[in-house]
Amino acid sequence: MFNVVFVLGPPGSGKGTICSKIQENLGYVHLSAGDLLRAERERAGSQFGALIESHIKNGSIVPVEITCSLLENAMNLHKTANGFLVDGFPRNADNLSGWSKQMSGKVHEQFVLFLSCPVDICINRCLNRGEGRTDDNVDSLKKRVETYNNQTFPIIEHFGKLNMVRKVDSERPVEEVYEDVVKVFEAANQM
Ligand SMILES: Nc1ncnc2c1ncn2[C@@H]1O[C@H](COP(=O)(O)OP(=O)(O)O)[C@@H](O)[C@H]1O
Ligand SMILES: Nc1ccn([C@H]2C[C@H](O)[C@@H](COP(=O)(O)OP(=O)(O)O)O2)c(=O)n1
Ligand SMILES: [Mg+2]
Repeated sequence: MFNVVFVLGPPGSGKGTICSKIQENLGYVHLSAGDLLRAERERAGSQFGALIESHIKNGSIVPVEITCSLLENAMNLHKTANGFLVDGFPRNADNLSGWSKQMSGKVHEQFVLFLSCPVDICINRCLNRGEGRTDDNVDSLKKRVETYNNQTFPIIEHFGKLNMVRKVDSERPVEEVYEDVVKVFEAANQM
């Protein structure tokens, strides 16, 4: 049974940054759905490269069959991990239903870490991210924020109704955000 923490929040809210620190210090393996999709996009012989790129540039969400298989394959490479940080997933209803179909019985969903940050700050962070991404531009970001508001935030509300959401204000400096995130994990794991 894979132990899973979903990490959600607007683009630029700090999911990747915080997940890297959790992975370093708390023994969870960081799986960024976006990173897995970008790697698949670049993989020689991938049949999904063009499809993935069109969704990334358009700020829309890749069909769950592709993303969920990439996530499960990655988890199977770390069978002894304490748990997995599933970063940027589930991002819409298709992700959620596809995950349930493919992963039920295989995972324990511990909680959802929700990084909350004002959109204007998030957009500026992405524009200054400097990772050469094809979607860190004003046009793509407009669409990504719309996707977040219309499709992803309802997923956070869904988990909220199940009392599974742990919200952390990520507008503050990284160290302050991380301090609160550690408290969330300590409470969840009674460390
Ligand atoms: N708390 C923070 N304060 C200031 N900048 C941040 C903070 N967290 C992340 N960043 C920066 O903002 C950008 C986006 O962070 P990232 O972790 O990639 O966010 P996400 O994965 O949610 O898109 C990166 O350049 C990162 O260094
Ligand atoms: N579950 C997911 C996660 C990401 N994607 C695609 C669409 C997203 O805009 C891009 C980028 O996702 P990523 O999590 O790397 O973006 P941020 O780190 O939030 O800026 O990847 C997806 O289609 N499905
Ligand atoms: Mg990220």
